[in-house]
Amino acid sequence: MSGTLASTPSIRDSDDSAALVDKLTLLSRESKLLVALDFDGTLAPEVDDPQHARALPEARAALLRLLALPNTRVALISGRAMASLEHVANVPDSVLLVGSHGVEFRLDSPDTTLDLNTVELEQVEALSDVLEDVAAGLDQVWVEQKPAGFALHTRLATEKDSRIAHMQALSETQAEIAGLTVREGKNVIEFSVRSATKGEALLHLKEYTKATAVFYAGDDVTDEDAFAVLRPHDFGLKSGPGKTIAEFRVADPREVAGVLTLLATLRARA
Ligand SMILES: O=P(O)(O)OC[C@H]1O[C@H](O[C@H]2O[C@H](CO)[C@@H](O)[C@H](O)[C@H]2O)[C@H](O)[C@@H](O)[C@@H]1O
Repeated sequence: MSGTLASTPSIRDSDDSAALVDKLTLLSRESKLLVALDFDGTLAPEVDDPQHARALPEARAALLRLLALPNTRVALISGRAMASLEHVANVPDSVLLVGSHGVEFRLDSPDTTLDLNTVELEQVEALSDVLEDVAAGLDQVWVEQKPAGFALHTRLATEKDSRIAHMQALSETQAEIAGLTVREGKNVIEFSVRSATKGEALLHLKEYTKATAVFYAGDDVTDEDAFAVLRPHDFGLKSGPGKTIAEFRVADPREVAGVLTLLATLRARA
């Protein structure tokens, strides 16, 4: 029974299920809908190697169904660098993409060039030196490069090494480089020479698409910036555990896929 409440078991069992379906039904009737989605931990289950992350087939199918509907735009808003997001998401060009937590955009007329100024380029170089030094001294700690900064990954490190990596990276970058944006995520700490948030990115997309309402789903700390800009008639969905200001929560990407499938069905009928 694809697209019905019965296809989303944990939502069916949840106390909030009726409220979720009622709100989703109202949202599905909006004249212009923006469906904006985080990638890792929301569409794609977490994996050890970020390059191997893929959206669940049912999440991808729901995304493509939403994309085909009239007056409906779909966007991915990710902490990943744009090139990495394009690679793992592998979605049609009509999906709007935001990378690096709001630093990079791929809209309908693609222009993903990011021109860093001289100071920023120097900061990126200094950041690289500091973070590569930190990573070199610890097992299973590694650096992912992005256009305006770096992510220091600790997923496979021991708890102790992970703590040391975070502390050293924070204190040494602060001592050497002024004005960095620091973002903590799941088994990762990120440093960027450009400040941007997923909230700013979502507001930009809302204006760009002229959406009358927004659906946003995310799983991590940086997604809270996006939940924070939602209005009462919008829909916020948190995937997994952790503190959140989102109105609704499901357990994992499989259940996110269930909600997206239901939304696609309701909107197709609306
Ligand atoms: O905003 P998102 O789309 O959720 O991206 C956040 C970060 O995702 C990636 O790292 C995370 O997912 C990896 C794959 O599951 C996992 O191995 C890692 O521990 C997580 O932190 C990505 O590598 C980062 O650049 C993104 O910022």
